[in-house]
Amino acid sequence: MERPGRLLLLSELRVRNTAYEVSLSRSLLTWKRRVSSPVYHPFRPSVCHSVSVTEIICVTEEEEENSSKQRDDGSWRKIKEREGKDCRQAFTVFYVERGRNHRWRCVEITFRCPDRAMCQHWVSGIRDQLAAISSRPKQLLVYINPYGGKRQGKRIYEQKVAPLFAQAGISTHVIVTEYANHARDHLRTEAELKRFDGVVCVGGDGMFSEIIHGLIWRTQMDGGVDPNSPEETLLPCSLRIGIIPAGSTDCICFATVGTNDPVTSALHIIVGDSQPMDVCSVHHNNAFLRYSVSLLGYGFYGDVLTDSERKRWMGPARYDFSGLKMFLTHHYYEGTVSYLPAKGIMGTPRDGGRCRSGCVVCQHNGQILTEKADRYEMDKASENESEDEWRTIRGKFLAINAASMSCACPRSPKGLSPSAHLADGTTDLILVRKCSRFNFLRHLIRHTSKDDQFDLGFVEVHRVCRFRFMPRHCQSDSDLELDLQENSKRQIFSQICRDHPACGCTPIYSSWNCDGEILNHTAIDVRVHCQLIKLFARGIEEMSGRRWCFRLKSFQVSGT
Ligand SMILES: Nc1ncnc2c1ncn2[C@@H]1O[C@H](COP(=O)(O)OP(=O)(O)OP(=O)(O)O)[C@@H](O)[C@H]1O
Repeated sequence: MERPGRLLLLSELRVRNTAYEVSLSRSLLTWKRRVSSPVYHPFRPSVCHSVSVTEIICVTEEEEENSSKQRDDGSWRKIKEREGKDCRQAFTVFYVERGRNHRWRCVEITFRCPDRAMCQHWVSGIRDQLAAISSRPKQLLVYINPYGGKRQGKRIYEQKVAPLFAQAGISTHVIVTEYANHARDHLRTEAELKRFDGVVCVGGDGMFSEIIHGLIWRTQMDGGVDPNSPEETLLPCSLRIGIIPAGSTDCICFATVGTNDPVTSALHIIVGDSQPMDVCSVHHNNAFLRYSVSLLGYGFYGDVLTDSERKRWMGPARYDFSGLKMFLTHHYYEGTVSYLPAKGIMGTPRDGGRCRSGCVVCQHNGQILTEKADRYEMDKASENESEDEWRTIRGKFLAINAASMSCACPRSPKGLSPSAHLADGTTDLILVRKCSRFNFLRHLIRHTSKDDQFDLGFVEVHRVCRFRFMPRHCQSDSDLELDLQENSKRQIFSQICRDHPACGCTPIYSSWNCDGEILNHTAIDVRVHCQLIKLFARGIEEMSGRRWCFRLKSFQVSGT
């Protein structure tokens, strides 16, 4: 817990009928129950509660004289007993309280002061501290996908999020999208980004993808950078992005907040959290295709997506169905993967570390890679050096995956690459070579068990900052000749049968699954851009025991 620092205010105030010693420093608001009897009582609970000033949502002076008052969200509640005192002598602090599984709630506590002047002194004292937090957004541009997930985006925003933003004094410009790519196109062209401190998307991963495509593109255009060139170092986006989960897949929210809960996400936005995030640019023949922040998957994951898109009518069950179907089909694909290993960085894909709030690996590598990028910009000749460092692997693969984050989700809590980092400037390239169905099943099962999914002879993983893939049918004639010579030494007839597209044994190429979208090209060039975007999040917090020494009873602190 933070040290309180120099006290700004210290008074004896009452919570209900009990006297508390309440103090405010630059970092903490603390209230401690005054012990009436000096005699030690072993069963009396500890009576001190602290909240970080950064996690106070707002403070309000109680002003209503009537016996009831209207809340910001329009519902009515019975005001608390006044106990015969002037209610202008009370103020209420709304703050973040942590629940289970990384959920946050906004709770409130009312303090009663001996006189009105003291009450105003406290209110302005707390407000001054809140105003000094420069990272809090004041104006937000909000895009709502009304058709995402169970079509609840608008309702979720209006009922759960907008009241909290209003309470925190955040003004919003809300756009309900009318067609796919509406948000992306608006951000690219019309949006007056200078007016805002952040962009909020209400929807799923597809909607988030629209937002980053719009924002990254616009940032490059405004900065005179050509996004079509895979060699360009992209400019980082200055506006942070908030995700209010309202889709059928909300993996980015889960990976950066630890839960898919609209209220928790709204509170992270209000307190002005900031989580940097890497973005991969995907190019084909020097033409830009897409950006990716989580998974690029060829083979198994590409086939599952392609098949499941044809079965949208099945709802979320389509992923299980297509997963089983593709597992049984057991297609493998030939091609060449070349990659540039990430050098001089902290962490490996198998070190057992986890990217968590305030991750030192991301901080360390972010700094190193930014310095490296600056040097590269100054001396473009260094490109030739890095060309020598490329490694090449040719083979038959059941799956080629690049995980830029763990890709953990409620279904797979460990994710595809449990030790991958959100903002370390790398992606974990996982190659699953052709193997038996039984072995592939062993690999898949290990995503949900404690065993290391990479500790298998046919799986290899490399932490890379760039990679390219060329499917076999796109390889140059000389490469194909080389392959043929190798293959001719083994099972000539079965190979001919498999390679011949007309015989229908196995397709010769798969598709790339790029964060849930299918790419039109199979030969791709992928480059990681370290910390290109920032989210209103702080990464998943470690759950290290109880944060507070005492939690006030529910009648004193009620959830909003
Ligand atoms: N008004 C709209 N009408 C139709 N499509 C839209 C609209 N607004 C956004 N979209 C598109 O809907 C797609 C899915 O949105 P979103 O990710 O919010 O929901 P989802 O239920 O998680 O999606 P999916 O089922 O594809 O995972 C996005 O790719 C987005 O481009």
